[in-house]
Amino acid sequence: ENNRIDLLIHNIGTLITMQGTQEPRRGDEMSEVAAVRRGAVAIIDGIIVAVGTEEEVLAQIGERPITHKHDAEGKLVTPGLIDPHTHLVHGGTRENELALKLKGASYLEILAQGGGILSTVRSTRQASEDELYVKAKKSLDTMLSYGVTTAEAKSGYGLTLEDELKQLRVTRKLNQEHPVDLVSTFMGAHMVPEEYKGRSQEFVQLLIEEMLPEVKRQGLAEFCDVFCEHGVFSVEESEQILLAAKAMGFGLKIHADEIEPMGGAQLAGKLGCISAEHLLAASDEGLEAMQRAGVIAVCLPATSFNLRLKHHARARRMIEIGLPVALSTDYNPGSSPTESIQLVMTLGCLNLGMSPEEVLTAVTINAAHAIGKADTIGSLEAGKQADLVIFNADNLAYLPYHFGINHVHSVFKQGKMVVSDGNRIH
Ligand SMILES: O=C(O)CC1=NCN=C1
Ligand SMILES: [Zn+2]
Repeated sequence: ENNRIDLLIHNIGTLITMQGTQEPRRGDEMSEVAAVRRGAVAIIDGIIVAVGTEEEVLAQIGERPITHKHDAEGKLVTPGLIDPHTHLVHGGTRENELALKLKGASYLEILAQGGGILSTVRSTRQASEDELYVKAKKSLDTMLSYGVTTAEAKSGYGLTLEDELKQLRVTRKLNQEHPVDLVSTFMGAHMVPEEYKGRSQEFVQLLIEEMLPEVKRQGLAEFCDVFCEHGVFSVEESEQILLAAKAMGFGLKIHADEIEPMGGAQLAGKLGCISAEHLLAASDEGLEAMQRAGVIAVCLPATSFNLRLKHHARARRMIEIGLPVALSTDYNPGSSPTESIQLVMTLGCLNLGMSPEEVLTAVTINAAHAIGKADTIGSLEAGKQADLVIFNADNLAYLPYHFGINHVHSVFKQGKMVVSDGNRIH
């Protein structure tokens, strides 16, 4: 009975397998998406057992009985999309900042006035664990409906041990109860809270001596992230925090050179971070230091769009020097209040100058590498999770080209259809 095929998805007009090297895709590899015409995928127990042309797959499964057949009606199928950088769990909203921005206030000016992150910290501290859960679940439902099957979720709006643990418990509960898999990142080093204003070294000690050890003990995060930015954490403080996190076994991420060229990219290379994020102001030296150390560049085009910046992350330069690029929404209530990974794909093309193929690589296999999960997700090949999306399109370029709408037809998570013809069914 164990040779029964649970699900065969067939009549796939364009099947993008994203097969290729097991390393993060760089340079020309980012354009090689391994597309197949008239494709099929065979699945048992949520795992892909055969993938390729319909002929190849049918030959491989032979006479084995098939429980469910799903006709993809000639549509486009890709691996489940992966959002590797989100501030998913938080309280409150910051639409008040729109008027401030339109009057010309910058992100850091709003932050300096006690707005920005600090206003979300106040809302998150006041919110109950259940309120945070309900709010984050709605966003996760939206991400799923846009084709995201795995996402990363950072803490960083609590800034006390108890409130950081509260956020991280919400991520853990969502990961257990929601179809979308979540990878958890501790980001207590998001901002020095008001009660530690002017005493940042004491807050750094609190992070290193109290928060990191407790998060580790409770197994509530795989990664540690730091906002290395002017007026937030200096390069020295960022290094202090990330070295301590590394010593405790956390993977390292860093919000680097978002607004000012602080040298965060160089630090990412020096510490061997798994990824560095934003990089709008990163210098050539910084990008080269990252490339030499195998750091993945996570670009966040919805953030630079929302901050009305004149320049965006230099993705073309990154691809030229062989730096693997991933894309993400940076979903958060201030600098990027959107769950739409499809908008990010469009902005990846229009503002970062990436091709549709490079953009899809950046939100599948390279995004999987950025959260350390490329051995199980990010491409459609035998042995990997059957996370995949059927789009209302028959080719890849149509997705970023036709922007501002949701192109998802159906989403499968570990071989189970969770979104069908635009409706949530599990
Ligand atoms: O503004 C926020 O809430 C999130 C953010 N952290 C670093 N940049 C943006
Ligand atoms: Zn961020």
